[in-house]
Amino acid sequence: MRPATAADRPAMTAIAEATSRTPRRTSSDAEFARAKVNLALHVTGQRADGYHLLDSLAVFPDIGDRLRVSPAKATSLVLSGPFADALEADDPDNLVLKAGRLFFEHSRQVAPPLRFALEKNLPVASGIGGGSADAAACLRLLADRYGRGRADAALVGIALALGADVPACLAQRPCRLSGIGERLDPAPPLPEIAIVLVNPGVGVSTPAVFRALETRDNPPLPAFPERFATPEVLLDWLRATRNDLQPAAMSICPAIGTVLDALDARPETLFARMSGSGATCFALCRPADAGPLHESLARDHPDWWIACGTV
Ligand SMILES: C[C@](O)(CO)[C@H](O)COP(=O)(O)OP(=O)(O)OC[C@H]1O[C@@H](n2ccc(N)nc2=O)[C@H](O)[C@@H]1O
Ligand SMILES: Nc1ncnc2c1ncn2[C@@H]1O[C@H](COP(=O)(O)OP(=O)(O)OP(=O)(O)O)[C@@H](O)[C@H]1O
Repeated sequence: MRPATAADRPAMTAIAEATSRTPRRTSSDAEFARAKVNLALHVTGQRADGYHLLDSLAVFPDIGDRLRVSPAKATSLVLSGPFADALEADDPDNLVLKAGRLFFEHSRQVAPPLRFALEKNLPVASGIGGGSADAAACLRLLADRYGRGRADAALVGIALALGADVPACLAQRPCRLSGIGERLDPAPPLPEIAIVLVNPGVGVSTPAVFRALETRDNPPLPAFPERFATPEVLLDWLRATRNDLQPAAMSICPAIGTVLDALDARPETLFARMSGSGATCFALCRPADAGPLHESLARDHPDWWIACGTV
């Protein structure tokens, strides 16, 4: 987590002015927390505080966790879903609880007791920003009920204080992500294309991958077209890009190489790469091929986590 800096303060003051003490009931008490997938990720430099400068095309497929919040007698986190066991419900560092604390702190409200119910469908420490997505979902829910709504620009400052990926996860829309993750520009429109996510069941530490980098001053992403008009335009563009974290992550977690080999060997795969700091990898394919690709991978690798959706 990056501590909030003076630069974040104007945004935070805005939310403080904005909040009301009476919770507003909305219909949006459950929120989908979409996985973040870095289709391309260049590391272009390093700041004096150690954080790396990135240039990334990030997308948010319809694969994710689900978070619900409801008033309660005492604040609690209740976990369910296939990856619930990877987290501790009483861990105050869970990003959902952290997001809740930070939201009320910055809106200068006494935090009401709330029950957060997290359905953990995404593997933990897997390069698809699951914790960041949960934190962002929490901020959206609290902004609806206790703040100025999810469009409040002040939320971005709170998000960044929770993690570099959290601002992008707030909007959950395809974007070009730069700076350390705080600068977001809309991505050109994408073609209809399916994505299959595969994780070999090994958690990878993001700081460890950054530490293992051999080069930190790579060129930025190539120029973006006005729109990725067809899958071929997107694939050609992706072939001119990299995930600069992939070699370092593979040196820490060789299973990533096994996943990429398996994806590249499938006839349905149009393009395969690792997301974020790994170990989750993705394959892009035609929508009709996603089911067969998912099934054949699951047959050969019953212990892998596999999910498919659209970009
Ligand atoms: C690599 C990405 O997955 C690309 O989307 C993200 O930038 C990671 O975002 P995140 O998990 O939210 O990252 P944070 O929780 O803020 O940082 C975890 C650790 O990763 C490293 N880190 C993260 C982001 C960044 N731009 N530079 C870094 O060097 C730092 O060592 C930091 O202590
Ligand atoms: N709600 C949460 N879900 C997942 N991880 C969480 C959560 N809260 C705290 N964490 C901790 O955050 C760390 C990173 O987990 P996460 O699943 O977000 O990693 P990631 O997918 O590699 O993220 P990124 O792609 O942003 O680097 C883990 O060590 C985990 O214990």
